[in-house]
Amino acid sequence: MKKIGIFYGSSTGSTSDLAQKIAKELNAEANVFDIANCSASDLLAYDVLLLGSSTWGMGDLQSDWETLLPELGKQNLSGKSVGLFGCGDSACYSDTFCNALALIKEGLEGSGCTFIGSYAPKNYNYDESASEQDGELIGLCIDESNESDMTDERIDTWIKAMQPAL
Ligand SMILES: Cc1cc2nc3c(=O)[nH]c(=O)nc-3n(C[C@H](O)[C@H](O)[C@H](O)COP(=O)(O)O)c2cc1C
Repeated sequence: MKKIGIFYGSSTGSTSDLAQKIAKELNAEANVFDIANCSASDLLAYDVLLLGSSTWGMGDLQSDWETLLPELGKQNLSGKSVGLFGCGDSACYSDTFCNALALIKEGLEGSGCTFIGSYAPKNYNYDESASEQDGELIGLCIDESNESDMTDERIDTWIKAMQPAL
């Protein structure tokens, strides 16, 4: 059985709540960690890494990722599958919606990992997102401030997209 670790950075609790929700919805056992208490070596124990960050500033990473991501990007993650998730606000930050997912992907580009869980965006209202690439969202983008009624369906779509790798 693959070991699944869910690692999140969250400033006001939304991505933390989302991580717990994902753990419940996965049809598999998973451990959940706040990256504020983690170093890169903690993540190496897992085959599947679900990495979450909210987006702050104008399209920036949640601050706890700023030290961990460069460390993680130097590790050999070949053979590992990485799924991305996070919270943003598509009304107030419509041009940088959930950009943090794209920053994590960029930071791990040379690590040898395989990214999983992209899906076609449906019923989103943002203008632009660096996390939409080649017509697909590269991971689970959630807007708890304006579209919380869509959260469950979006989690479901993302988990289905990752399922073959879980
Ligand atoms: C000052 C500030 C800047 C923000 N910048 C962005 C942004 O660029 N893109 C985005 O999608 N959301 C942005 N947000 C919205 C947060 O990502 C959103 O509130 C999220 O749910 C916070 O998640 P957390 O509690 O897990 O940190 C911003 C919020 C604030 C208050």
